[in-house]
Amino acid sequence: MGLTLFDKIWDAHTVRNLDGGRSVLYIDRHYIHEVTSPVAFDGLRRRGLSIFRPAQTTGVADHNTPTLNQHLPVEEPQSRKQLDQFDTNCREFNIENYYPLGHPKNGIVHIVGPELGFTQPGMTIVCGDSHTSTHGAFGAVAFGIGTSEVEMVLASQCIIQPKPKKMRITVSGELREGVTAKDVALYIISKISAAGGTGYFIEFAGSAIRNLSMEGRMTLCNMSIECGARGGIVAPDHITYSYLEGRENAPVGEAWDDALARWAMLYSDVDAIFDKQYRFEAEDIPPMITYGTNPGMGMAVDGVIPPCRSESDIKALEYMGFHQGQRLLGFPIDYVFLGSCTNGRIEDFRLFTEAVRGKKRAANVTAWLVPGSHEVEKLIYEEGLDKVLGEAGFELRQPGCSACLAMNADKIPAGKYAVSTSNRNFEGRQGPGARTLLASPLTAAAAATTGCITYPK
Ligand SMILES: CC(C)[C@H](C(=O)O)[C@@H](O)C(=O)O
Ligand code: SF4
Repeated sequence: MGLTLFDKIWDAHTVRNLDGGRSVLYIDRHYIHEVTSPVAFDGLRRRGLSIFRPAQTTGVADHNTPTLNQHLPVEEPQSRKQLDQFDTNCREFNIENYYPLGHPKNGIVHIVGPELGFTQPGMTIVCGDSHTSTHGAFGAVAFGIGTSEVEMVLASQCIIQPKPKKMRITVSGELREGVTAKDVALYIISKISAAGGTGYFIEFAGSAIRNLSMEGRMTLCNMSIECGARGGIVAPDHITYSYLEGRENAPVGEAWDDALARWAMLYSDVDAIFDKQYRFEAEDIPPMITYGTNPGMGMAVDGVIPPCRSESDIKALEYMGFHQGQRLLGFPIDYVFLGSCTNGRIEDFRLFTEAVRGKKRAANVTAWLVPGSHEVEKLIYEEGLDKVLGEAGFELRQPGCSACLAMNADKIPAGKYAVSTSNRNFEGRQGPGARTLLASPLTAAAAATTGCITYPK
């Protein structure tokens, strides 16, 4: 029987099979950030343990980092405390690959890891963060873990995990103009629901997926957990290899050739069995926007809010101040957020910038443009995107998670509407009472210049 790509990587990392379908898995790369690691470090201290393989751990401060005046002391006491504790922990436990606030390699961990070439095909990758799924874009088995598991990985470089079921989602054909990977993600979640992937690991396949850039694949895999899946994965190919080649931590010389030979084996066999399969046609996918309080409540930007089917739908629309049957085109908005580990990469800034070139920010819109990393920020300046953005009345902030979850000072005020390129639209996600409409960078750009929900061109 053939094997799926997921099986091949999982099996190659299985140290031992345990009762109840659980396995002890070896972990190649462990990312940590300041929110979910403090308790794990305390645990190590209490037990007198050190980090088993510190070179395989990469630490990045991201959730609490301010996006203005990063050179000044962090103002919010809670954020400052977490960042300071993370600093103490990473230094005390000798984590060499540690990128604190202000470091030129700092940014959102899921953006920094791939940028620096830490994320590679065939690896097992974990982080105490649900959006670890992002790294699956490289053909890695990558998933989020809990704090006690962070401690387990720090201490042993292994983790105990049940094997998820396997799903394949095939998207064939060519995406329409103005349709991005974010729209593909929101479309799929709207079709299979925000719980449709529960218990599964999803392989994304088909010509529309193969034609996505690495940035696009990362956006898609990032969002895979928003349908409840454990993670997403895309088979590596020449697009993956050319993204990786020459990156700081990518193999070089003979090691690169060896890696290419190994990575060439990373695909699902033709007779591989998936527990569930979905197929979609790329041309059916429109630019998408969400209207509710879970990422599955999405529709075409020019669509009409569908009838409520449950109490929670009614509650969601109430929170959003919308009603069923409402068309959102032309609906005035207050904020635009471009950023997050979903859409804070250079390609997202290029798309947004092109879309606002020669236009002006709408007077009613406050726009927060937050690069996902200093590397992205650097490219924005190198490519002169900052000038185009500046002429259109937009200012850039500094890298971090920012308004994606509003753990820092970037909070959308209660009742305000934000078109956001992030990944979650839960109640209060972007600030208490804030109302989030998830969309692509193109749709965000259209809203930023017109001041209302607008079909992206
Ligand atoms: C803080 C962290 C645990 C959380 C996650 O796991 O996803 C955050 O990154 C988020 O996006 O909500
Ligand atoms: S950018 Fe948002 S989704 Fe990504 S890690 Fe940060 S808070 Fe989580």
